[in-house]
Amino acid sequence: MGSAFDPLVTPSNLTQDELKKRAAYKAVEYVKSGMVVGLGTGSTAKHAVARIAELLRQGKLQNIIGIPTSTTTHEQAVSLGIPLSDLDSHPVVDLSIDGADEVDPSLNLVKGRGGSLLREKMVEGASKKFVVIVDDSKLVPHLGGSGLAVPVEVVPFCCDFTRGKLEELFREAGCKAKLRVKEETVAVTDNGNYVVDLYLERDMGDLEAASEKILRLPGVVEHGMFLGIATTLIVAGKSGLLVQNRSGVKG
Ligand SMILES: O=C[C@H](O)[C@H](O)[C@H](O)COP(=O)(O)O
Repeated sequence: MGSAFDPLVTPSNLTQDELKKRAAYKAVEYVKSGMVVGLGTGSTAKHAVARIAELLRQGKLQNIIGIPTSTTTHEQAVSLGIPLSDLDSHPVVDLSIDGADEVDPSLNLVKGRGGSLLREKMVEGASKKFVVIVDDSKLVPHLGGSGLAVPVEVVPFCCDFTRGKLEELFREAGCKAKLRVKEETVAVTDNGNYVVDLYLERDMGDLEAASEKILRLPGVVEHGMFLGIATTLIVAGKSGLLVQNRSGVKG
């Protein structure tokens, strides 16, 4: 499949949004006619959704079924004419493409700073292949060590109690847990839940152990650490595109 980019434009003069678009377009090269495709959410994934729609319009892709990971992506895909379904009707997804907030060297991710972590984890966890697309600002040595939030989706019932329990869990890592607020009111996810953001002074150590501790708390629905789910990473940087498969995963 040919590239849609001007070969005279080098990555060094691209904006961050153009880098995201490059990563997204590269990921869409993995989409083949007849596939069930998980459609991610956010400023990077929206370029992949638009590209899939463009290829469908051009007849270069056919019989794609998209599984959106948020109401926002659902609306974008409907407006662009991508046929849609859900996990109830299509429990196995061939390929998902989505952005991430942080990516560590083992392709573990933090996601959900836009609030879509639960549906993303359901769809991407059901995918045979999950291609993560980022610009190089998202690469970190350890998840949760960047001073930015690790999101946790919680039920609204006594959310301050759950917030306090989450903060206690990671007290040794200097955790501050904050209920997410948007435009001066509590942020509500597509599932009618709230988000508690964990801000850590130090990384939380063993990620699997941290994940288990969070998920054991009653009141927690899901967290934004995606451990061992991504199969392929595409990074766009000023020096070009890098494609990396998770160790043990074939391209
Ligand atoms: O909830 C939001 C999603 O997890 C996004 O995929 C993530 O926040 C990355 O978004 P963006 O591509 O806009 O940086």
